[in-house]
Amino acid sequence: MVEPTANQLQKNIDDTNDYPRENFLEAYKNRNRILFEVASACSKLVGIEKFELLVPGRETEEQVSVIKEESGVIKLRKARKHRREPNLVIPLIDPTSKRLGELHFYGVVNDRDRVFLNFFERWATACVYFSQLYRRHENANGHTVAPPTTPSPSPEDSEFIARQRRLNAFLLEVVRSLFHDIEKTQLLITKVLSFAQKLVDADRASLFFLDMRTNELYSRIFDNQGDDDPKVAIVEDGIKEIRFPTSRGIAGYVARTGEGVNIANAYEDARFNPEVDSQTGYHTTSVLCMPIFIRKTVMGVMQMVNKRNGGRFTAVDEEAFETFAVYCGLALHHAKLYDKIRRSEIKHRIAMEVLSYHGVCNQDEVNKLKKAVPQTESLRLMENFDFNGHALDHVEKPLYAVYMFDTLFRDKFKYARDDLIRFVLTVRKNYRVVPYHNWTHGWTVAHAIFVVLRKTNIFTPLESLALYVSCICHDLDHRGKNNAYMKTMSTPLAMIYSTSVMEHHHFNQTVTILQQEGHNILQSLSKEEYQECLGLIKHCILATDLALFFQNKAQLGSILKEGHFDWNEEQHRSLSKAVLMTTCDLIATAKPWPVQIETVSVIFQEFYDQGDAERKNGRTPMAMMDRDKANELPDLQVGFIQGICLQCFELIAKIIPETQILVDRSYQNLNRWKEMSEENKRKKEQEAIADGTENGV
Ligand SMILES: Nc1nc2c(ncn2[C@@H]2O[C@@H]3COP(=O)(O)O[C@H]3[C@H]2O)c(=O)[nH]1
Repeated sequence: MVEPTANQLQKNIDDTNDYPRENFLEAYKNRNRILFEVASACSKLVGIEKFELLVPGRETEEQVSVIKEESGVIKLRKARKHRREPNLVIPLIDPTSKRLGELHFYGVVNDRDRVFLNFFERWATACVYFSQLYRRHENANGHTVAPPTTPSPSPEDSEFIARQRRLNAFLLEVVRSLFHDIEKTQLLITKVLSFAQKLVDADRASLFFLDMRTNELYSRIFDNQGDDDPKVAIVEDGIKEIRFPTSRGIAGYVARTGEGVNIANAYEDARFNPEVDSQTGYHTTSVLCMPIFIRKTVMGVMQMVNKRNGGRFTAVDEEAFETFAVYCGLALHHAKLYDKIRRSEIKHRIAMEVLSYHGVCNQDEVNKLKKAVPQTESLRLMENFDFNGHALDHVEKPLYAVYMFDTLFRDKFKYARDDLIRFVLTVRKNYRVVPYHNWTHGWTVAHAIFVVLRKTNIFTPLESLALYVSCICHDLDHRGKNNAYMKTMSTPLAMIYSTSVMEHHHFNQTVTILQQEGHNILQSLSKEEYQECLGLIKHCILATDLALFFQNKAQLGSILKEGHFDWNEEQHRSLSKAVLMTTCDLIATAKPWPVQIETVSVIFQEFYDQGDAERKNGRTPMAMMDRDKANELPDLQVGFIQGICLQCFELIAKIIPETQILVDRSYQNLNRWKEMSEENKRKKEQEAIADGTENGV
């Protein structure tokens, strides 16, 4: 037998490679076409060009030749008369032993080709058979008509494929309704029940939920009549509920054991509870009952009763029902989750309504503020960074906050003054009474940006508006605990926000206040300006997270170092606003010494409160928050001013020279803290000496 040369084999492989796979996509509609593609693939495989495909003629058993024209059209012709016998005849027989035709090869065939072709023939004819089977049922669902020569599958196959297709179609429907009808749990359950009934051809269907607390099964959908348009046994005055302990009946057995049961005659089964029949007058014979699991826990039981043809439920019913029960569990679990989410959303909405009622200022406060008159002297002093916000009382701070807003924006934006007054008073109301991160701090930071904006003309009106609103709101609803604490204690806020926990919350509170009736000082802005302003406010408030300062400082510092800083560059403006926010947030360090001392005392009061809370939770607070280390305060201040504040103020002074005074003041305060630190050290040494003398050292 002549073996093909390596070149010949390579040519065969190349030929096969250029045999387009999509041929089979098209071919599956016509059996002869598939057989012809198979034949031409075989001939390429063995490198024999001359072949003939013969199939039984339509009218007579006489074989006809299948040819494929240039155009790709398959034609049947009278079989050609050949001068010689074919070298190889491959009979084409499908898995049901039906003869589909013969493949005649005219050329030298070696033994290995024979083995190959015979093997190939089995797979090819099996593919033909199943593609035709699929095809047959594709048109059973109203698609294109299959050619008359398509072999008819056996009745069992038809039913199996049809049922499979019905199950697939329904499961797709269940998943679809998961997303569309999810809020109508009852409707979804009804759909699920009605389909299950059709699937196994049952007379009645029931769905029971397991009540873990009472170990009972209860059904809100019972005795689903199973018509095409399901009528659920929901009594006029509401949903009917059947309830019984899991110790009773077949459903109870399935719920307890998690095992499905298929019973031919219920009255012959000890587990059956005939009471329900006596209540409903219905006679139960065959029962198919499956558990519904969610994460390996039985959450319910679905029961089909009385196979319509009078027999028992078949193994195929069981299998289909088992698949179906999984989807049913998914649908019900989804529906329960959705209900839970919906309920919590409603509770949230109610909480927000209550909160916003109590969280906004009242009319008395508004009227009181409207009557207040700013002091000229205070207005003069407020033009400088040194001004001490602590000196203002509870009415003066909002009064001057309104004054600052008016001064900055009265001729730039339209806003209702009462809205502005309500906004400022509600902002005040939403700062908590904590030692440092309170309304006075919010006001002080707003005053700092007021002075910057009064002394410069760098920022656009919209940027200035965003900066002022950000500063006055930047610590709204602060609880006197830092982000690290919020995360360590796994507070709800830390669960919502993964980074800059408090700063995200401060921004969220700002938006909530703006959205309150009669509070929206931005409402005269166009839609685009409003969106831009909110975006700027978010950027500015998030920038007050000291953890972000270091990267902002590094970026801005390197831009300045390379001499590339340009106010016209959006990124440079954005970085500048961020560092400017930190500058205002740390302004206390650049206040005159008496103000610095007063502020630091409340800062550390808040720090020590946090340290106490951490200790209560079994954690060791950092030195700055440890009241047992209060003697280290001057050192800590030296570190804080050198390591953070001066870095910030020196940087901002490079781009906004009007803030140079902050650098000078900080150095003055730094020197005071250094003197205190030195004083502490001397005292400590003297105490040590005194101790040593006493102990005779
Ligand atoms: N140690 C120290 N920390 C300060 C001082 N002023 C502000 N801070 C810290 O700087 C932080 C800036 O952001 P926050 O307002 O969230 O919280 C502030 C305080 O934790 C100060 O004078 N001393």
